[in-house]
Amino acid sequence: MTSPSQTRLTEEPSWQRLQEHYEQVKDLHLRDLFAQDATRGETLTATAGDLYVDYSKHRVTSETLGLLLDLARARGVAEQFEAMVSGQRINTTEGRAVLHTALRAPRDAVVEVGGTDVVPEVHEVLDRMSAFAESVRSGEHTGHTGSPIKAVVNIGIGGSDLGPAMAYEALLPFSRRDISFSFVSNIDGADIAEVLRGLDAASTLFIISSKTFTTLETLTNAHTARDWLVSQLGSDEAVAKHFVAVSTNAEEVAKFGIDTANMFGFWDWVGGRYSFPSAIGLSLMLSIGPDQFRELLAGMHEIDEHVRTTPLERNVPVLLGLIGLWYRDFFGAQTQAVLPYSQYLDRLADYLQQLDMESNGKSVTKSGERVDYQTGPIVWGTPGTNGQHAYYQLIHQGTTLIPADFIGLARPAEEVGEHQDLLMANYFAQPEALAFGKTAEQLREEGVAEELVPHRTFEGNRPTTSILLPELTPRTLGQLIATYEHKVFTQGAVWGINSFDQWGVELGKVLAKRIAPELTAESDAELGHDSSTNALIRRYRSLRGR
Ligand SMILES: O=P(O)(O)OC[C@H]1O[C@H](O)[C@H](O)[C@@H](O)[C@@H]1O
Repeated sequence: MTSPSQTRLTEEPSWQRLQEHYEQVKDLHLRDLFAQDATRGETLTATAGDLYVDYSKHRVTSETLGLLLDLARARGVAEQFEAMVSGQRINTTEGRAVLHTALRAPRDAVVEVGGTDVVPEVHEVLDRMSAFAESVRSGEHTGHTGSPIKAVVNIGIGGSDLGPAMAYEALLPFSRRDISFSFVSNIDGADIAEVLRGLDAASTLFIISSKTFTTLETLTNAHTARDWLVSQLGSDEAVAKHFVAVSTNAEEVAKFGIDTANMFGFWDWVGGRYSFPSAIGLSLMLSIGPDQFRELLAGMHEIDEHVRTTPLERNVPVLLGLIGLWYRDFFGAQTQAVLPYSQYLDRLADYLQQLDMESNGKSVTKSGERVDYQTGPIVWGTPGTNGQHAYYQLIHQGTTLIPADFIGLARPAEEVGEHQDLLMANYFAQPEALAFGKTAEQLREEGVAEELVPHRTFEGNRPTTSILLPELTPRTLGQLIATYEHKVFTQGAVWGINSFDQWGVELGKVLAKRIAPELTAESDAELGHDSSTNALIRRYRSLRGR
């Protein structure tokens, strides 16, 4: 097994050289970098699949990039990637392989875990999903009373919700419009109540998606959905035709009352936040159809191959990871904005928040030592141009450095009048304004009153990546998502953390389980929390009349 460098990250010679280099270049302005090299906007670009990635508007020189690549080599990023895709148990705290790349491997590929090739199982499930999706879409699969399915409700949370919900929105132009799709995740009863309100039980299919099938939110929503269906259709037997499960846990699925013949499985080597190319994508497949779903997988696979076979200096996810790390660890940037200029990518930032923050929100290394550097950033964003009229002010003139990804498309699914060119004019304008700004001299030349000059000056030097896609299709969406997956991988590999566990979500769950009965108990004498939590619970109980 190839093991990453054992040297402490901050003691790596390449890290220390980056530290010295940072002191030399931290004040360099993008205006000067562009003035010194007229070809910068063409040379500092790379492609991966159909993605064109311009990283020239970053505060990097060729020396910066060289040092970052040295760091990636010293930390064995390529070797660590190879260890992941070849099935080694790189999720060490859970003793698991990490093989979301196998979910999109072609039929003839071989990927072994513990001596067993997993690719045939992957395709067996995909084939079963395809057959089921076809039968629902064609009207062959009917509900208990013989009605074709007209509404699909995915019940899941986290990785069992965000991927399909994001991709369903992104690929609406590819979706069946005569079937409605809803995604219920929150345990707040409002979520399921509002979805059920408009539905006809006889033509509704529920997909209960949960890797573990023990998640409180999902099981609570699933029970509510089942009670509703049974009361609407007047028979327990209706459940069989209206509920399917997606899970790794057949035992719990059977306990819930779903026949395991109606279950689509996946495996412990698929992390929740990496699971939407697995059976977790069933709702998406029902919406766009099996062929388009396979296109999405093919797009992801193209990027998996790109990462494996492209030298690091042209390797897009590796470059994006290293540049992100440059800001996080050397400039101290705390956040990373993701700004898609496509309304269809409305849920992208939500999806990337789990992908990035649950993966790299860690403060100990794989061997358990506290890190002495920064790890994962806060990821946020909304589609342009809306944000321009809200928070971009702070990105342009605030005191915080916010590296931002601008994602744009050439050919929109909806050509409406001049909308697309006006949208894209903004997509090009914002990174230009952020990089080059506007100087006091320019303002004075324009005759701006002296007292307004400081207010109207744009410092510039705000870094951005521009990602340009020909169009948004299942294939290009797959490419985009896999690019971000491997960007996150690259950063985790350099930081030496385990990007594939999520122990940090456990404590709150345990406490909620303890508190739930305290909210409804007859007497509150036994509250044993801190004084703040105790007082809040007592107040809540009294507001609820208990
Ligand atoms: O799919 P499930 O087992 O229901 O888990 C759903 C989600 O909940 C957990 O708390 C984890 O933080 C997520 O990584 C996971 O995606």
